[in-house]
Amino acid sequence: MSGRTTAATPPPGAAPPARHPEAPAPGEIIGSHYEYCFGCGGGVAHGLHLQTRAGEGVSVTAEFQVKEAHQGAPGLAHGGVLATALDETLGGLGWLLRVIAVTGRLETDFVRPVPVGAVLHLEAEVVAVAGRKIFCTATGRIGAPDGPVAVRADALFIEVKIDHFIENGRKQEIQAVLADPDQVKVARAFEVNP
Ligand SMILES: CCCCCCCCCCCC(=O)SCCNC(=O)CCNC(=O)[C@H](O)C(C)(C)COP(=O)(O)OP(=O)(O)OC[C@H]1O[C@@H](n2cnc3c(N)ncnc32)[C@H](O)[C@@H]1OP(=O)(O)O
Repeated sequence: MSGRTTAATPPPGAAPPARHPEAPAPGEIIGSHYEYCFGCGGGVAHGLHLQTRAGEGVSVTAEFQVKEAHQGAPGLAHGGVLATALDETLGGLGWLLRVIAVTGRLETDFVRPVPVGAVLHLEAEVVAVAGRKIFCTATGRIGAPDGPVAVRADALFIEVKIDHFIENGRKQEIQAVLADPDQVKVARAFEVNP
């Protein structure tokens, strides 16, 4: 059963997504956007350490190895952690469109429990774009890319400019990012002027 709202459904007239000509090639690993991101950063010991890969069209894949630190019930992944894995995978779609986008709405179905030790195979794709609104969907399967579906999401991401982070983030982290040549490279990839 799935209870969807209209908020994550593209309106009539929404355009099909267009893969940016300089998007990473299918199969290419998309690097972490921020070392201290809970979803993809290498600097967070108990983070999810998702490594996202560009797919065909406007899609990405990622794998999430569920560890003890990710439990909710004994031996099972926490639902909020699984929602984070979906959110992070969906966040990787910005690289295919070459825009910075943040989650506005995330509608999640938890279809079956995910055991500690399992690898969740995630896939996300953009369904449509309407102005700054990016409508997308994601699925997580247990054990293999064609394994049983454990989680699903429909989401609305909203395109933002780098100012979103400068205005809302903490000054010390923003300054550290702007002082890091690798992070500046990431920002340039989105054609923003850091
Ligand atoms: C250097 C590389 C870093 C790269 C960094 C990448 C990070 C990725 C990390 C993974 C993803 C995340 O977890 S991101 C973190 C979690 N998300 C957030 O923190 C976002 C918090 N929310 C916000 O800051 C704001 O609400 C925004 C930016 C989403 C929207 O504010 P805004 O810019 O003022 O835009 P606004 O006019 O309100 O909305 C624009 C349109 O979207 C619609 N809209 C907005 N929010 C919603 C919503 N929740 N549900 C339905 N619709 C919505 C509005 O109705 C409107 O439609 P219409 O009238 O035009 O039709």
